[in-house]
Amino acid sequence: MDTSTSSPVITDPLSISPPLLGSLTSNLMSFSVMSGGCSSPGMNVSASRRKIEEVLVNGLLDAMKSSSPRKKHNLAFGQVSPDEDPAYSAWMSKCPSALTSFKQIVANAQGRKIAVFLDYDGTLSPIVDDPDKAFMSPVMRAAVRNVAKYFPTAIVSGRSRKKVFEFVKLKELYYAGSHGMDIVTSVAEHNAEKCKEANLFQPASEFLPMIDEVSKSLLEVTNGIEGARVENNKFSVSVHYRNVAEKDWEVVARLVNEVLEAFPRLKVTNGRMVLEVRPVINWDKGKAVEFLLQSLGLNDSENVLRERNCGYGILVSQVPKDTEALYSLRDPSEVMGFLNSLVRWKKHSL
Ligand SMILES: O=P(O)(O)OC[C@H]1O[C@H](O[C@H]2O[C@H](CO)[C@@H](O)[C@H](O)[C@H]2O)[C@H](O)[C@@H](O)[C@@H]1O
Repeated sequence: MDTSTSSPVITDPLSISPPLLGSLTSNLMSFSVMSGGCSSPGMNVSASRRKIEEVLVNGLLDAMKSSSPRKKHNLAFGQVSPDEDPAYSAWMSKCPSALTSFKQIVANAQGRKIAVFLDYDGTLSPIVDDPDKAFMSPVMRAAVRNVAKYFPTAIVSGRSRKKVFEFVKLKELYYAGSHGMDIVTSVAEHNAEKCKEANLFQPASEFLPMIDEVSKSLLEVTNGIEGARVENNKFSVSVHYRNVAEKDWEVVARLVNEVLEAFPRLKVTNGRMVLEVRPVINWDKGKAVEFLLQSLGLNDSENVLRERNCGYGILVSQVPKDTEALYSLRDPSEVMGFLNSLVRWKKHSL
């Protein structure tokens, strides 16, 4: 997830603390691409509009490049010792491993309630070229199932809720799809089409027709770009450029920007080699976590995450990133190790 990724939410009886595993709100750079330009007096309107469009396209392109670390940076974890990589060691000192800090994390959790919020892609499944093949391993599924036996556990993903449930297949979890805009508040209600309305929270439901429309337009315009792929996530749409040659990224940015001009109520944010088109509403994964905590009866205060200082965001990343997360894990195998440790700790403390 991008406030960071997924992590355990640690709560005490009077105060709760949510955080997540993954990165729930945010390593994302957000750009609102609004239609209609504003022109300065005396300036030619179309020249001014063109200028605004260039700024937007360049902004998008910069975000695409900066969120796609080069191979040399990928060496930062594991293959180069921290001593040899000052950027890596500086980052790790700010955002230490949740595995090596495990004792400290659980010491703070003593006597408190814990809930676990997990992102999916890159947290429970490895990042792969084909989004339809981001499968979760059976051992990871077993680890998540085990964690859910001891702690309320939710998956909060940018994917559609239906898709993420198809991957995870665990009825004992809570799910929030479409970047938190599609929440099921009851376990065993995950069959996406059959959820009882009372158990659904969809703050962007009015955008459904618009998302379908923009999804079709994006599919149409990117059709000729080799490697580009459009994924309809129900309340958001992803335009993947992972398999697009870098020289064509600008074309992708330009086309997405052009399509968005007709949709002033939608914006585009940037994820891992993906542009994410979503409604301009005051809602994100962090809010979905708060909502779930409330639904689970775990949130007895309006204060949030870091403000409460009682939850732990854990960023899952192989490269240093700006993050609000307190801790980090490198990859899904470390996530699995962390989840297993949490279960062992809980069993011993019963
Ligand atoms: O917010 P998230 O839950 O992290 O979702 C973000 C995107 O996740 C998926 O894409 C990512 O994983 C793919 C499979 O490994 C990979 O091919 C892609 O490059 C990644 O960005 C999902 O397919 C997207 O729709 C989400 O926007």
